[in-house]
Amino acid sequence: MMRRKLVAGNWKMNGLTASLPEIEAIAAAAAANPGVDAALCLPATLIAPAVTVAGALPIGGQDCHAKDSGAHTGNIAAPMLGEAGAKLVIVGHSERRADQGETDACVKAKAEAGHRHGLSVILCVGETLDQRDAGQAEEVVTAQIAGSLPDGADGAWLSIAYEPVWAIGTGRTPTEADVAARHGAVRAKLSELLGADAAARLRILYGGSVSGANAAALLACADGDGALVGGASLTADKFVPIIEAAAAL
Ligand SMILES: O=C(CO)COP(=O)(O)O
Repeated sequence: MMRRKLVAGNWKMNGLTASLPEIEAIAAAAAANPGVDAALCLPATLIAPAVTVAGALPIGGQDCHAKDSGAHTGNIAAPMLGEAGAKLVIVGHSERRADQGETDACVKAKAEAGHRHGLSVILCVGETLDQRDAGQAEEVVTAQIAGSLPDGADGAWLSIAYEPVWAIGTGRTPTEADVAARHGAVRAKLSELLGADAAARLRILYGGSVSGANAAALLACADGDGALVGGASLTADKFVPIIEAAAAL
């Protein structure tokens, strides 16, 4: 099963229109590396302006509500992202699971909402440092998959991002053997839930302190199909080498 690599940037709560030239430069580099799928998930306010400079680079959001509209102050719905020009959405990021108390059931409903409105979905899972130190990483991650995998999960629109919470923004990364083991556990759980053929079509991304320096090694881990990149996706300078590392694999 040949899965194309996906390198997606998550800008989190960063980015004003002053960053549009960076987006344009990232889009140009993505176009120059057609063997890799690249994407940028931006703050909602930046989606529509980014689409005007991004060419073929897919622009996405970082969350969507499970419902299409309603009395949910401050939230954003999948049809709104789609109308702004988004092609994808991240759901279940650990920062939202922690800060907004999102449960697996809530994340599942959000993933289904994104798909219902034609968005590709990146579903995030990952253990905390305490869970890892207690030897529970695999159990936590597979339970998150079981609880938050959307109905109708299909690799045509869904990717899984394995992001150990302790590796996010810390400069610390798991060993390649750890990443491969965790990806393997995710794939095995997907096989159990969807069957081996369907599981083999889903992309599994690694996220957490990915940089130009470590991308080649992290992207080459068994069962890995790309990266979800935070800090190093904010500028073309830092993000383009990661796209190029994926292209060189
Ligand atoms: O959370 C992440 C991407 O969603 C990873 O963030 P960093 O790449 O900044 O560690």
